[in-house]
Amino acid sequence: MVIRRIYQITNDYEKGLDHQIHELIRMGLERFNLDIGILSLIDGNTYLVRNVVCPESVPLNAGDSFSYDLSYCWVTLEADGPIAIENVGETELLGNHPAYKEFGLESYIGIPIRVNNKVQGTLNFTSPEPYPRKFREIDIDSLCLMASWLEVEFARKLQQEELENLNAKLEALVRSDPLTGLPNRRHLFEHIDSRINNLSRKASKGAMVLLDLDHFKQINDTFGHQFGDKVLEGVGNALKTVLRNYDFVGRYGGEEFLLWLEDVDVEQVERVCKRIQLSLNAIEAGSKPVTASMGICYFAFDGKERVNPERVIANLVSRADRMLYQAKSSGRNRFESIDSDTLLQEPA
Ligand SMILES: Nc1nc2c(ncn2[C@@H]2O[C@H](COP(=O)(O)OP(=O)(O)OP(=O)(O)O)[C@@H](O)[C@H]2O)c(=O)[nH]1
Repeated sequence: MVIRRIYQITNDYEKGLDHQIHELIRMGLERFNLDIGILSLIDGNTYLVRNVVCPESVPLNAGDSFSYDLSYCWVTLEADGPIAIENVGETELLGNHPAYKEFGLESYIGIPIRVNNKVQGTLNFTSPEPYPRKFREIDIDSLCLMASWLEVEFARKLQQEELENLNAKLEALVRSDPLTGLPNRRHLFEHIDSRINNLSRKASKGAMVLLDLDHFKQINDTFGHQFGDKVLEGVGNALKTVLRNYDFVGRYGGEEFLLWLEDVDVEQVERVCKRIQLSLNAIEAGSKPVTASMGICYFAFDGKERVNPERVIANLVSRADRMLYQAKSSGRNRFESIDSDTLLQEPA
């Protein structure tokens, strides 16, 4: 009967692990003819009820926690395996123990749950009544089977979480520039694409800024490539610090960065650019301060007409780039700006 029920429970995976555990505990209660079934988690001296099935009259809920010393589980963990007691009050181990005095549970059958060789908690079934017969080997076998099922499921869940964490780290690596930690070009354009989709549905405005460090080749040539890398790192940090949380900045390539500023007017953008100039000046690069030239392209959506994000991006980049070129050719360490053209909005 146990094997058949475990097979059914395993097949019920779509209902979720908590439902499966609930069913497993219900099966144990029926199998042993006991009242209270608990899957506990033990962390230091805390005994946490992870899942419980018990009569309504018993005030016990998932999430309740007790002191581990005040539970019967220390006996199970000390036994390092399954343990079955028909009449707790008559045992030397628990008869005088505060846990027995507190809960008065007489029948107890429990087993440690280990995941990756580490004890995680216990599965236990109890009742305030003494057990009417001796626990048998087949009872212990059933308990071991239930524990194995839980251990396999927990190990699998852990593996799945590790895999998800690893995937998240990988995803972050694929999206960020290793030198500055800023979003890389790919992430930058994914972000801008989705923001344009969003922003263009309402009346909105903002600016794209292309920033290119001045005479960076000279810094590399004079102090070496490694020093150049340090300067780029410093520039990345300066940009992160200067911008507001909802602005977005990424490494566009080499010594070029792209800023995406939303809900800003000309005055605010110019203020940001001046703050950037000041914080770049503070970066050490020989006797000369680090400076940058910037090309700004302002945009505005009326929220009425559809836009093609790719086309909008191409338009903004090309105009910001033209302004950057103008800033470079008119002496560097400055910014030039332009408005986007009417191509941003287009009839459907
Ligand atoms: N250290 C370092 N240097 C880089 C990196 N990426 C690009 N560069 C260097 O950046 C320099 C860019 O040089 P140029 O395109 O001539 O531009 P510039 O010297 O900044 O001159 P202007 O832009 O005209 O002011 C080159 O020497 C590149 O090797 C990087 O990741 N690390």
